[in-house]
Amino acid sequence: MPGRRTWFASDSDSSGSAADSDSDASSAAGEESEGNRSSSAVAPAIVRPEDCHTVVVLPLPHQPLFPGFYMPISVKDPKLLQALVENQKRSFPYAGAFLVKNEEHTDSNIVTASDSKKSIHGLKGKELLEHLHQVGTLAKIASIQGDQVFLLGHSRLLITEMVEEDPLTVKVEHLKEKPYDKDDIVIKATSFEVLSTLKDVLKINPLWKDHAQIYTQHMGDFNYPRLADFGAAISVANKLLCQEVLEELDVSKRLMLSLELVKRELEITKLQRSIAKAIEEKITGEQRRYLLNEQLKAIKKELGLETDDKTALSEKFRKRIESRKEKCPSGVLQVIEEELTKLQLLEASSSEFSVTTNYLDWLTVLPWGDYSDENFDVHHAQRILDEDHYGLADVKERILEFIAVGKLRGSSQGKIICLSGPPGVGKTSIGRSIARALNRKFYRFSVGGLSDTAEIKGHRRTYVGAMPGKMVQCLKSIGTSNPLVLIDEIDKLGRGYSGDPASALLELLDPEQNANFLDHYLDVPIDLSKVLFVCTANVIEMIPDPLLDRMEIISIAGYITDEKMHIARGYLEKNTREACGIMPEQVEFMDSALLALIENYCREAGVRNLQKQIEKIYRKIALQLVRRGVSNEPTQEITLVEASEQHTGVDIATEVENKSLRDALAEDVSVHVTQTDLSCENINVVSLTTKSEVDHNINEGMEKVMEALVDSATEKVVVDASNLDKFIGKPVFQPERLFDQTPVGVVMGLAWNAMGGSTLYIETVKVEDGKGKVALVVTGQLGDVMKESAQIAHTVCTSILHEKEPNNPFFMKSKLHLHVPAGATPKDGPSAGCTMVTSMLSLAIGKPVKKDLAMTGEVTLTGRILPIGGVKEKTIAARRSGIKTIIFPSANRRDFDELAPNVKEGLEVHFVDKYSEIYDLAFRSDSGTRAS
Ligand SMILES: Nc1ncnc2c1ncn2[C@@H]1O[C@H](COP(=O)(O)OP(=O)(O)OP(=O)(O)O)[C@@H](O)[C@H]1O
Repeated sequence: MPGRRTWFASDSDSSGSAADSDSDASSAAGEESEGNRSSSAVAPAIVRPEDCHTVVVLPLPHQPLFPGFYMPISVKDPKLLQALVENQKRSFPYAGAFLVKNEEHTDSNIVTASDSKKSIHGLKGKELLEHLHQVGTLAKIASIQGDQVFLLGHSRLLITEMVEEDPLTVKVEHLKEKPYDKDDIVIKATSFEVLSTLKDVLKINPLWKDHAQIYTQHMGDFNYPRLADFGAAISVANKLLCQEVLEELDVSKRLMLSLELVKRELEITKLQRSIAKAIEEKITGEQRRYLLNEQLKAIKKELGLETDDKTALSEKFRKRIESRKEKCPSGVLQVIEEELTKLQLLEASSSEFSVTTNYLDWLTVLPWGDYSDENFDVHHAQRILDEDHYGLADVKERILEFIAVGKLRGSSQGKIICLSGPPGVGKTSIGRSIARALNRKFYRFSVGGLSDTAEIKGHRRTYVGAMPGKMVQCLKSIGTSNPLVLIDEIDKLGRGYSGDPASALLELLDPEQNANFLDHYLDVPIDLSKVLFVCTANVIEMIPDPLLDRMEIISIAGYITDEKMHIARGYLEKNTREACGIMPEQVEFMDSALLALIENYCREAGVRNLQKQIEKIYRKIALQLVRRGVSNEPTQEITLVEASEQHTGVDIATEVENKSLRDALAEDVSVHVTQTDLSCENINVVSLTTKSEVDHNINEGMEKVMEALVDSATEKVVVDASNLDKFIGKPVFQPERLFDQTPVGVVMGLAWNAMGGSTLYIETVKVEDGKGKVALVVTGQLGDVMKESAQIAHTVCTSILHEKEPNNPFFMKSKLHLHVPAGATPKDGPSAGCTMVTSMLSLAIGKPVKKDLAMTGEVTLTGRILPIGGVKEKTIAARRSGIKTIIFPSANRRDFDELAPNVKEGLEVHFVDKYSEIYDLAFRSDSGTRAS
């Protein structure tokens, strides 16, 4: 750190001042060794240093200046600088250099030389004096360049008093070492130690070697005080210790202090060296490894063991596409070839390289021209469809027709099947079955909430992290070009913020367009015409029209109780039992339990909830069986037997961990054995596997007890209607029917939504009557269409009443309130029109409608009945509520006729064109046309 240390002049500086310094140095040396010999060498015009009794003060921020050492210092105070320049001109080139005290004030500020000067610069006169050590060095001004002043230490000074404030000038006294005995052994020993330590320092840090030589040139041979000064001057360890050395006039003590400094310097030098060595080693180690790696690569390449990255990659891609070269479109082959050539020209570390590699990876991994052999065997398909799903005869028939056409044509392309229906009716699982029947690979992705077209069409390659769209990803993961792709929740497609996802799907699905589907990422046309697309939706009305237009809709309306019973028995219960690892002989699931489950817990159209409840029941059964200790795993048995072998001869009670059994064995066992409680938790079946041990260790009576326990443990768990609530809690559904016989003003209507069909009551009451009070209030969270429907119904019933009972003035003077429970469920649609008319008329004529009657149909102002949707769902809902007679619009006759016989069975259905027919059916039990 030469900047912070005293410097040595190389030799006589070639300037006049350097020549002076030489003479000064020798004179200073002369003072100590041979008296005042040096005075004869100094030019008489120049003031002798010994005659300097008043000096300008130079504050030193970092280290004291030692006699014989050079120190550069930057003087910022212009007045001080001016004084020094003038002194030099006046042949009085001297100043007093004093170290700034290590006080908080100065220390915190003295960070760099310039900073420290700045802070000292602010201090003047007495204040500055207080911040300086009183012992310093008489410094000869060797040269001044700008504000850089080069000082050469001469001798020690002590400030005696202040003479001038600015620049600070002080009176000084020259200090001399105390006389000492040159032969003193302590001094000798200390100086040897200083010398040997200095040697060590010089060995490690050869920089100081030169300095030592120069010092001896300036100061003559080392003597003890100079040796002590030298040691202190070269050390950077501690400025205060250095100052102590400067202040110490006792040579022995000075040597000791210097030794401490030199030792510290040695430690610092050693540490510095080891740090440097460690860093050097690290760098050379890395370089070595790199070099060796490069050599290894070169050797491997030479031996043909390994080609470089680019060649290896190109070969990998070529190999992949080689097997499909015949089937791969020529356009794609050309692009691959171009990209491979480009790859060779790119720098392996460039970003373009990785983009090209990724692109080639996608291009070559796709199953160009690879198809799975399609199976158009209708019988096989029928078997598979029946195997996976109960009922759904019409759906299966449509699928078989589709397969039959495929057989005749030789391919099944060109159709998009859309399975629509409420949740949990098996749309997704039918899709999977179709794939199995046709021997196609199955891939499913959901577009519910999808709003970014890039998900379908991919990102352009220019984007960082670009990816191809879902379809290309599908082809990659499936590995054939003719999979069955199930696009779930197509009715919940999001509205795009970047492009329209519906249009992107159209391009994907449309048989006219998808033979040349262009993914933004791949940028080469892909033939998707062999892919069979099956979509699922809950509400077809929500599917974008252009998409709907291209689809073959197959609706699945939901299941009636009978169908649910079959599905539950034949599929759900069996699958769940197997999934839970329970044997058929361990459980008895009664039909009554299934029926109660369906009617009281799972009334929705689908069977997903039914499946969940059955799973819940089986989980509980599994827990019971495990608590009893019944296990179907052989390994567990072995463990138990082993465990019992280790404890042969021990009392049985200690063998059995379960406290209840221990209690049972010890006390009244028969209580537990005879109990029929399904939970049977207090019977531990550890005894089953330890039975042989038990035989050896317990007496006859105890043996009988164990046998009884075994019987009890293997007892079946029975689930029936009476204990169903123990498994799944109390029923969640109350009966939909509020009235056995609907009162006056109340009529049952039929409704449907995405979840299936349901029955709903429409109630009308008179609020008040009187002339001019005619009004209708509607409540029940009705939508606009339904509110309008109520208004229409009000008008229609007025005219009907006028026609049927001309003398009845009811509607001319009554304020009515019409309500549709349940009030918290929003409702809308026109199909409750005829029900509303009937409800108001019932109130007007004071007659309840026929028992077990439900109706649905939109009514016009002139009393005509228009068709409605969801005939199957509504019929199923009516059956569930125990309805015997249903009134449908005539236009829905076709829908009803298409229903399966088991759905229509036992129902009296009437089809009407005009409201007057409903009037007759509802209020006159003897009339009406029976339709089925
Ligand atoms: N007819 C059936 N026979 C046997 N199992 C059925 C039948 N219908 C539905 N399931 C079973 O019901 C469960 C739910 O069916 P799935 O997931 O296919 O319903 P989804 O109609 O696709 O519902 P979502 O609209 O919510 O997607 C499946 O385990 C399925 O096997």
